[in-house]
Amino acid sequence: MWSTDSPFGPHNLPYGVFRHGGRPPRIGVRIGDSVLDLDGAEAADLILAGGALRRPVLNEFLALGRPQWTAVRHRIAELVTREEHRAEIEPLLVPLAEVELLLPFAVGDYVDFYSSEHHAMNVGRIFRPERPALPPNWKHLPIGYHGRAGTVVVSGTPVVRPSGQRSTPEGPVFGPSIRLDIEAEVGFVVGVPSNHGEPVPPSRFAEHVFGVVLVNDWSARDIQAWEYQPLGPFLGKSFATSVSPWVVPLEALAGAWVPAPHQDPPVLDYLRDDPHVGLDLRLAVDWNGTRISEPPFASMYWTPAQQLAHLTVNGASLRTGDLFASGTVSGPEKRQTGSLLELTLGGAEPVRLAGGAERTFLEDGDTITISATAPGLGGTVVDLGEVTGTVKPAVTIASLSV
Ligand SMILES: O=C(O)/C=C/C(=O)CC(=O)CC(=O)O
Ligand SMILES: [Ca+2]
Ligand SMILES: [Mg+2]
Repeated sequence: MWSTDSPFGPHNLPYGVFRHGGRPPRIGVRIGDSVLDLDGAEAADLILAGGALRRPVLNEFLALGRPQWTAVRHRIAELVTREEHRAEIEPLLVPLAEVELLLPFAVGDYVDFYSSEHHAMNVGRIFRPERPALPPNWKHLPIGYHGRAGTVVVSGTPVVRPSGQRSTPEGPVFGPSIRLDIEAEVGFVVGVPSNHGEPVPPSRFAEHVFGVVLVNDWSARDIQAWEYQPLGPFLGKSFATSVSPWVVPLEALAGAWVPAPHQDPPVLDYLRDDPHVGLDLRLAVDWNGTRISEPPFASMYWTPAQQLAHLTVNGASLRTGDLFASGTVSGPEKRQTGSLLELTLGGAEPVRLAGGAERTFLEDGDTITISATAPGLGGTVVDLGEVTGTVKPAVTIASLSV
C-alpha cells in the first residue's frame, strides 16, 4: 500500500485518461508509478460515481461537483491505503510505463491570461520599448484572450513548427517561424458550469474549479509580433497548446495556498478575493534535458479566483471542461522566467545547454519539459507531473497538395 513519501502518494491522486493493452480509453488515477483503473473500480462497485468514471474523458465526472469529487477522492484514498482492499484493487493496477496517456478532458473554451507582473514587464520592454512596460489597464484587470480549444494537446504530442507571416525591413514574408518559443503556465480546469448571464465571484472559485494542469503555450514570436495589434494573439499561439496528462485536484493542493502579492492600486469590488491567495507551485523548465529556469507560481499578481471572476463578470458562462491558463509564469530573477523571449532578452543572449549547444529560440528536434511540485500538508510534496513536447519541422506549402 502507498504512503505519502511518494509525491504521487495518496495525498495527490491526480486523474487522467489512459490506454492500455489495446483497450479503449479509460479514466484512471495515478498512485506511485501505477495507474488505478477507475473504470474497472466503478464497474466492480468499489467506487460509486453514477457511471461518470466509466467514460473516455473526465468531463462527466468533472460536472458532478465538489461534494462528489470529495467523496470519490476519499474512497480512492481508502482503497489505496487500507490493507483490506489490497486484493480488490491489485487487478486494477497498471504500471505507468505500460500506458499511453491521453488528453484527460474534452476542452471547452480556452482562455489565456497575462497575470505575471514580471513577465508583462519583460515582454512589454521587448515588444514595446517606446512605451511604459505595463499598459495602463494592467493593474486594474487580469488581461486575457480567448484561445483555440481545438489545438490543446496532451503532453508528448509533437509540435509542428508553424508557418506564417513575419515582418522584415523589405516587407512581410511567409515561412516557418524562426522565433519559436514556449510559455510555462498553470491551467485551471472547470468542472461545474455556470448560468449564462450570472457572474461567478471569487468566493465561488472552489465550487467551479476542479483542479490544475501544467500548460506550455507554444508561441511563434515573429508571427505574433507582426499580427497582434490591435486585436491580440491569433495564429502565433493557436497552433498548439500542450497540457500535462494528470489533472491534480484542488484538494491535493490544500497545503500550497499562500498570500498573493499585495495589489496596489486596490482592485474594483468584483475582483476582491478574501483571502487573497495564490498557489505555491514551483515550476521547472528543461530544454533538451538542461534545467534553464524555475518559475515561481506564487509570484503571480492576479490570482486564479480573480481570473475566474473577471472572465465571467460580463455574464459569460462556464462550461465543463473549460480551461483557463494563468499566463506565463515569470519570477523576478532571470533564471525564473517562463519564456525563452525573456531568458534570452529577445534572442540577444543565447542560453548554453549541456553539451555546449547554444540556443536562442527552439530548433527542430528540441524538447521542452515543464514540471512542477507543490508543498503538501504535513511536510509532504505534491508532484504535478510534467508537460513535454518536441518540435517537428514545418510542413512546407510545397509538400501539401494545394
Ligand atoms: O505583451 C504582449 O504583447 C504579449 C504577451 C504574450 O505573448 C504573453 C501571453 O500569451 C500571455 C501570457 O502567457 O502571459
Ligand atoms: Ca500565454
Ligand atoms: Mg496556445
